[in-house]
Parts: sequence; C-alpha cells; structure tokens
Amino acid sequence: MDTKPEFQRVLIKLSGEALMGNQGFGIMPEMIAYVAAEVAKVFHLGVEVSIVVGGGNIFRGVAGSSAGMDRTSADNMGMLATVINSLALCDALEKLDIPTRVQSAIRMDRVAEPFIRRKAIRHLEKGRVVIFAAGTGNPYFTTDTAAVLRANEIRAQILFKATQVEGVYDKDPQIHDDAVMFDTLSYMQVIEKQLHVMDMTAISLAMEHDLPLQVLNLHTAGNIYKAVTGGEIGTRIYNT
Ligand SMILES: Nc1ncnc2c1ncn2[C@@H]1O[C@H](COP(=O)(O)OP(=O)(O)OP(=O)(O)O)[C@@H](O)[C@H]1O
Ligand SMILES: O=c1ccn([C@@H]2O[C@H](COP(=O)(O)O)[C@@H](O)[C@H]2O)c(=O)[nH]1
Repeated sequence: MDTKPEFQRVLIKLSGEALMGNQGFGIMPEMIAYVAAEVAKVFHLGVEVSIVVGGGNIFRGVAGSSAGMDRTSADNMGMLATVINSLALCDALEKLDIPTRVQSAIRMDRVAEPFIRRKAIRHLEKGRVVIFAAGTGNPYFTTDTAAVLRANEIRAQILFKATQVEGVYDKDPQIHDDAVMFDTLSYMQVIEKQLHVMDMTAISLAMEHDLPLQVLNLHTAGNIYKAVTGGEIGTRIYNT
C-alpha cells in the first residue's frame, strides 16, 4: 500500500447510520472507536482532516415528518442528532490523542465552537481535526449537502463519503442483489440516472464547484486510508 497521501486537505462524510452498529439505534462504543481509528490512520499521514457526520442512527427529519411532525421541527431534531454524533466522535478521537474541534452550524457555545470558516481553516493548518456539526444549520437539507458546502468553503480537494455500501450502484444494493457498481461517474450521470447514494442538492453543488466525490464502504478497515493515498476503491464522481 502506498503511504504517500494524494491529498493535503480532505473532508470525510461519515455515515451516521453506521455508528449504531448492530444495535439498531444510537452509538455503539465499538463502532465509534473503530471509526476514530480509521480517521487516525489518515490523520497520521499528515493530511488535514475535516469531518461531517450524519444523524441517521438517531433521527432523520423525513422520518419525523412522515410520522406527522412539522418538517422544520423534525429537521432541527435531525441536526441536533448530528451534534451528538460529532461530540461522540470528538471524544473518541481525543482518546487517540488526536486534537479535535467541533464547530456547530447552530450556536451552542457551551457545547461546541460556532462554525467560523477562517477559524476552521486555522485549526486544520495547526494539525487539528475539525468536525462540522449540525449540518448546514437549515432544515430541508442533509448532511451530504452540508459536507459539500463545508468542503467548498474550506477548499478541501476531495470529499469522501464513507457509507454502508461499497460505492454507487445502478440501483440500491441493499434492496437489489443484482445491483452493479460503477467505478466512475460524472455528476450528470448521477443526476440523470437518479442514483440515490447522495441527495441531488449535494451532487449539483459539488458539480457546480468541481469538487470530486469518492463513495466508499466505511465498514472495510483501511478503506479511507486507501482512498486518501490514491487507491481506486468505491466510486469516484467528477467532471469526466
Ligand atoms: N444507487 C445507489 N448506489 C448506492 N447506494 C444507494 C443507491 N441508492 C440508494 N442507496 C442507498 O444509499 C445509502 C447511503 O446513503 P445515506 O446517505 O442514506 O446513508 P448514510 O451514509 O448511512 O447516511 P446517514 O449519515 O444519513 O446515516 C446506502 O446505504 C444505500 O442503501
Ligand atoms: O443541513 C442539514 C443537515 C441535516 N438536517 C437534518 O438532520 C438529519 C440527519 O442528517 P442525515 O444527512 O440524514 O444523516 C436529516 O435527515 C435532516 O432532518 C437538516 O435539516 N439540515
């Protein structure tokens, strides 16, 4: 395995859903420790690492609103779920002696720093991992879109979406056994084929700003490291 990083500054979008492990809900301690160890491998390469964590292990706004809740209230709950995950990940990283800061898009000064772009960049330059919590701070968005937004703002060279499946398939592989994975895709192909591994707002924002995306399986140890060192794993989405 190559040990030279291909990128200097990256944003990793971590699946919230993956954090629940086989518990069905919440945060499984072994899983958060595993995820922190995966991030540590990349951090020790000297790469500037920023992170967005989803909230699917705790609450998704869509689920709340389909159960009759007001959508904005449900989305606010979803954003708070991402704060819980971010604090748990920060704790797990600090246990590995990795200096980490959480910046929240919704102000909660006793719990996390507010999101300040220049400060986030400074943290990265000083060798701290930065976790962006509370999504974009607005309802009707997802953490995938927040990840693209923050990646653009801090000028990350690439966004890795570390998720539950190997990459982007022609249909949902968790539902269809015969789904076929793509090695590469253009943003337009993802939109035209309606491939739902990331939401369309996230894909269009990445396309508009030429931010390459790489979707990979979080559950395979070493995958994020491989991707950061230029390994061809999962699916790369870019302007072909
Ligand atoms: N065409 C597709 N290719 C790959 N995965 C797909 C596709 N269509 C739907 N999916 C589903 O998308 C899921 C990943 O997206 P999603 O953002 O919902 O999950 P996540 O990474 O666990 O996020 P969260 O952080 O919200 O918990 C996969 O687990 C997969 O089941
Ligand atoms: O900018 C954002 C980001 C997220 N939300 C809400 O949080 C949950 C959890 O995020 P996932 O991306 O689904 O993991 C999401 O379902 C939204 O309800 C938001 O409102 N705004």
